Amino acid sequence: MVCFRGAPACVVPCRPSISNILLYSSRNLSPGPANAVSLPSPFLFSLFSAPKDSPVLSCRAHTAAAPTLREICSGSVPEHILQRAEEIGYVVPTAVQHQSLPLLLSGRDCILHAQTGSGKTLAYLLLVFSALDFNRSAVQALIVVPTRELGMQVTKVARGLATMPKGCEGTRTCTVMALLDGGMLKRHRSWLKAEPPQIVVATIGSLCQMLEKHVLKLEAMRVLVIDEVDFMFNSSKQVHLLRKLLTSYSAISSRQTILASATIPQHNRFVHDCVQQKWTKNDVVHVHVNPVEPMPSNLCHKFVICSKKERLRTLLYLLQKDMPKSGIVFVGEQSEKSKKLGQPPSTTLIIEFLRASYMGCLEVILLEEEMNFNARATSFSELRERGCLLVSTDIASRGFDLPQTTHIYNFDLPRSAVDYLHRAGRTGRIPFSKDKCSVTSLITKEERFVLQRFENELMFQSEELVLESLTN
Ligand SMILES: Nc1ncnc2c1ncn2[C@@H]1O[C@H](COP(=O)(O)OP(=O)(O)OP(=O)(O)O)[C@@H](O)[C@H]1O
Repeated sequence: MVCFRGAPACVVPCRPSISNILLYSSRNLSPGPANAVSLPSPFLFSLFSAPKDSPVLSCRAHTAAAPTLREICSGSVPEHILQRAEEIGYVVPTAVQHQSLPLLLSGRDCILHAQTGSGKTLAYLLLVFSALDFNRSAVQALIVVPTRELGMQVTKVARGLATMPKGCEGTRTCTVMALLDGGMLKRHRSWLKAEPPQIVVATIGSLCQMLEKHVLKLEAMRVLVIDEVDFMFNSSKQVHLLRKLLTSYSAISSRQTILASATIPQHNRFVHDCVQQKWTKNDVVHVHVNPVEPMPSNLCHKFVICSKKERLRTLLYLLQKDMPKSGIVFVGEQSEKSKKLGQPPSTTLIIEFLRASYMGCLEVILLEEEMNFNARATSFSELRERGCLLVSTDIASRGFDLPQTTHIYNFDLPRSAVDYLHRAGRTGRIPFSKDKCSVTSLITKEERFVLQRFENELMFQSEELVLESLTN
């Protein structure tokens, strides 16, 4: 471990990694790890080094001296939560948990910035449980998420952890409310009035409705988490409400603020803004895991060049060849022009085509924004229960945790490198697993340079697949 003068005691002992793990305060506004090394020591908390090609997750898992989650959290997280986490299978911390939990549990505001599937949810949930007064019926932790589906997922994980483990029955636990768009807000209103839950997981729209009506009160809130924070700040609809939540509905001094995402473009600027705008305290810590390898290393990227007309047939061919255990086909959103012309969206065309011609054993399921919330909820739960072939817009690209997903297909290229990363990150989500999962993009010759741009930006390489049987 390389430890600098002025580093706080919360630095985690582990294998040094110059390139893999970087923790620095809001005052470190330099662009990357190389610059961070040359900063004056009080600005730098810790710097660790491991070979670039050794994935952090696996290197932590096999480090003999690596502490367990129990060792990191005991004394802060209640015993029954730790026991329950172990029952579920959370024993060895992932890199982001290893690095962030000591800081989180010491009360620091944190920006959690780590690869997709790296376990950020468990990191912030363990903090949430450590901060609760289980005997008090008041909202003490608020987790804000961008979509209903992600909210359902986080609620499920939180409820799973809050369930009493064997032998602890009778101990007081907490309640978790999902306050999500499309939910039954009337019922939630009565619940909030009668017996407020300790944890609320909310989408920003529903949350603000409740706050404006003074049904939900945040006086007792100790922890505020904003998940997929870059996505939330990118949406003009949400940003105003988000700013209000961060600055008017509660004060930074009375809460611990956690902002999480796998992608925080211009993160130095963002950390600076967090302090300037008073979204976080001045000593907010940016926990940046694996800054030189933003994409999980167990993903294998491929592309097939085909004309737009051949795309459906090519997709079918790939599915028959790959035989995914479970997969997602990502499709671009329908353009306004195509809507005006009354054309069906690509999702509908793909679903109809696959239902008619795909002979694999997976059921083909649709998920898109235009579906009503009940239909979306059905698709989402079917998806979680068993493997399937999901045809979706980018609604499924953020935060969705479907560990059984082995294959991703970009039927249409995403709009940006960030979107590519989040789509790709829906696979390869089993921590410590070395199994290869694949991301295949179906592109025209002209689109090759767009994919190349994503490769440069995200530092990965794709292999070209030449499908002989299609060209014959
Ligand atoms: N310590 C652990 N041991 C075993 N599995 C874990 C551990 N921590 C998390 N996981 C599992 O890893 C998977 C990914 O975790 P999670 O959904 O929190 O990732 P994430 O970092 O939030 O990803 P994204 O940025 O894509 O939302 C989940 O299935 C979770 O159950």
